Amino acid sequence: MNAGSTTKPLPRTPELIAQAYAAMSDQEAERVQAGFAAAAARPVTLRANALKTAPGEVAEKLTERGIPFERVPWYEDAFVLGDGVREKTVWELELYQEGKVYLQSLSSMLPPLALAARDGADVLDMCAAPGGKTSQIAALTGGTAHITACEMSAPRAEKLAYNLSKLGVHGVNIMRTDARRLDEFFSFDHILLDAPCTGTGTFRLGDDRAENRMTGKLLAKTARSQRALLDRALTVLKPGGTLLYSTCSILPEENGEQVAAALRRHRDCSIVPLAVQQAGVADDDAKPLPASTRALAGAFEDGSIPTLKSAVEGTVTVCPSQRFEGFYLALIKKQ
Ligand SMILES: C[S@@+](CC[C@H](N)C(=O)[O-])C[C@H]1O[C@@H](n2cnc3c(N)ncnc32)[C@H](O)[C@@H]1O
Repeated sequence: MNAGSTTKPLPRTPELIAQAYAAMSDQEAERVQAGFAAAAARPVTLRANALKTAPGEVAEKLTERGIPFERVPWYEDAFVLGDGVREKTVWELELYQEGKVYLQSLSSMLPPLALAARDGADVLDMCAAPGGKTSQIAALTGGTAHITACEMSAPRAEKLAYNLSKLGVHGVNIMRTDARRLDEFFSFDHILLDAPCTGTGTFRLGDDRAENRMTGKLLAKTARSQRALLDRALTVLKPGGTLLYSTCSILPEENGEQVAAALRRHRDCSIVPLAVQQAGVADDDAKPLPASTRALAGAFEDGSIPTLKSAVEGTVTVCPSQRFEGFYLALIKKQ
């Protein structure tokens, strides 16, 4: 650059983000790039905790405090706060301090909705801390699910316990353990595997530190872990049960490729479509999917939740955008 030039350096692109673009059509790469740019102005979002309040009360209290918000058509408990409202404003609310709301990104509200655990079911959350999705599963089942929540990291397991208690989620069996080594003696009706990943879906243009985090070395490590976690999950899933696999990544290596390989290793398992028109029907046995899963299918189809092409049909890759982090969801059923 010439001395005295005012040209700003271009934002750097982490190796894995460049790798993601290379795997897409030009049109999709442009949408993703625009999403990463818009992410800088992503609004703060929260979930009304149905175990302690109703969305009506949250709407009323936010209005009283002069905090603007919008709702979304696919989930009555989700609130999108107005431009310029920061997390700090939420921390100061009684609603927050009393555990009536939980700060949670819109994308991370999707896996429990797609899993749609039955009331009273045995549910395993394999990678649970800090507990946003564990508590959402509890709320969606009215506190009736028997939940086991695994977390490998000790400080994160403590945070999980704290959050569950604050949110009024009782009776969860918290296991501070490596879920890859869960005893095969266990069995569950539903499993959420919100896997450790590179986090490429959460990238924001201009975040130069992402370059040090999102590396090929990290991808190799997370992909190994995802494979082992998927194998263990599909082993401890009961026949007839469902597993929701999710990542906050847009890399095929962590998403469709993992799922396709797992289905080749576990021939008794298959995809339940989340994204196609017939998503109202669970598969061969033609059981209707729960309302929350159908609402999501509608939102994927009408574009209110933007998606990218997924290599495995019926699974969903959420396109990064101003509102949504890039995310991946696959619902798998065991025969
Ligand atoms: C993507 S975060 C989970 C976020 C969480 N589901 C939520 O909604 O709040 C992944 C978590 O998995 C934990 N983890 C990673 N590998 C694990 C393993 N093998 N067994 C159990 N937990 C693991 C990490 O420590 C991290 O807390």
